Amino acid sequence: METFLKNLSISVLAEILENAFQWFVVVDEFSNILYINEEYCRFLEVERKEAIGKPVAEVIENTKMHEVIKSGIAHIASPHYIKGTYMLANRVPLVVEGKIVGAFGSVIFRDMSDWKKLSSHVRTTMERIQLNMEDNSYKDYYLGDIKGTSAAVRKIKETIEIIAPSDIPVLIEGESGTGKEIFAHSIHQLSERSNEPFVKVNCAAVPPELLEEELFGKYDLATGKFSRGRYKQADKGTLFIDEISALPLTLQAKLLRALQDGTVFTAHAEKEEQVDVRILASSNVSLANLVEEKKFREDLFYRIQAVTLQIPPLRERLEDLDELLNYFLQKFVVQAGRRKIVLATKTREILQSYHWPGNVRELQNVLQAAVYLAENDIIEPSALPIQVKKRNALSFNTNGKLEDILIEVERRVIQDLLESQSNKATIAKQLGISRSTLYEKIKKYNL
Ligand SMILES: Nc1ncnc2c1ncn2[C@@H]1O[C@H](COP(=O)(O)OP(=O)(O)OP(=O)(O)O)[C@@H](O)[C@H]1O
Repeated sequence: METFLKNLSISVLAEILENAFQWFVVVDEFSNILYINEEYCRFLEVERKEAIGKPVAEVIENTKMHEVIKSGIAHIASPHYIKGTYMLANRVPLVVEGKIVGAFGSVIFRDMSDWKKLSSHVRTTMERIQLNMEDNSYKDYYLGDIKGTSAAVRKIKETIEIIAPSDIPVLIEGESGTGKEIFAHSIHQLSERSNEPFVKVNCAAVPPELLEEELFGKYDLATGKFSRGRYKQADKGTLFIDEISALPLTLQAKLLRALQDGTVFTAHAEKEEQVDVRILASSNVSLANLVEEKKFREDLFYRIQAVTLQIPPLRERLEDLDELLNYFLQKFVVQAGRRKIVLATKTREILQSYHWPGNVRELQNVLQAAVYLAENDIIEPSALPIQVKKRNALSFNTNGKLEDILIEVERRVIQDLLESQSNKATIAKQLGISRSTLYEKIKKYNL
């Protein structure tokens, strides 16, 4: 590091710190101020020469620099109430040769309204970018982007490697959020069609009355113009029919015809057009069951299900959880512009014992929120949503003896209540036990 700085004189460094549009303070290991920039002093209404050498707590109200020196843990974008207004402060320990020699603090936004303005600006910009991306393209997902090494995921990946290069239709079944769409992307990427379009139509998201136009296009009588539907847009490429179970029966017949003849014929168009598409379809309910209930055409079902990939819910492949956790954590830490953030052991335990009804998507959302909510470098259980903390009885290991399972249930119920409620008398009352019994159990389970 020093080698990078050697060309900068002290006066240049001072000039940078004085004009950096941030307020800076540096303290020694005893929390006495070594340096503070002029702008910060002006705001604090103190003379700089008087502030230097003083304990920081005497100069800056509500300062937490001493906590950073004591714990060695940085506070990033931490709200700091000072002179009647909230600011966002970074406080970072200064570690030299493994020893904490002081800390460095900076105020990023001078008040919360500045910060809110910036954050809403960033959000709307991101939304616009996102909308653009959804409209014009799709994200490229390759097989390597699919995390997980459970036997089930490995088997699915192996099957994809074998069938991807062909034109065989593939049906991908699994609960919502299990990753059906990224499996579909990876099939396209591995196929001969990877340089051609990958077009998606979500049958559940488009109102049934508009689905025909969406799929097969529309002829505008007034202008005489014909707009191409998704089916035609996917010509030479792949058409991903998401949630095909929501496709109305009339359209199922039309889709089957298009697949059999290799042509599309719109309601008002005068001629049939040749179209060459590979079909990938997904469903979060069993299509075979829908066929039995006569809600899905049997002939279309047989046409698309020659290869069926069953994506198991996350709770049935918990071996994948750690890899997914680490992957999303790393991704969101980078995205949030934060430094390294780790999960507290307790937080990891809670995540591991949850049953993930929303599958990988839920895990992803929970981790994203936790990274943004984390006040310092460690994600504590308080950053998790209530439903995750409460844990679901289904996630108990039911292989053991009943006696052991009940002990574990009792321990977790008491632990959960202790986390959400500090008054032991209230907890005892809620559980219908005496306070002394509650204390005995707390001692027994070491809570
Ligand atoms: N194995 C995985 N590795 C990495 N990311 C994953 C994995 N599985 C799912 N995801 C991510 O989880 C999110 C949900 O996945 P996806 O949209 O593919 O699920 P889905 O089964 O198609 O859900 P739905 O039926 O609700 O459309 C996506 O952001 C996806 O990138």
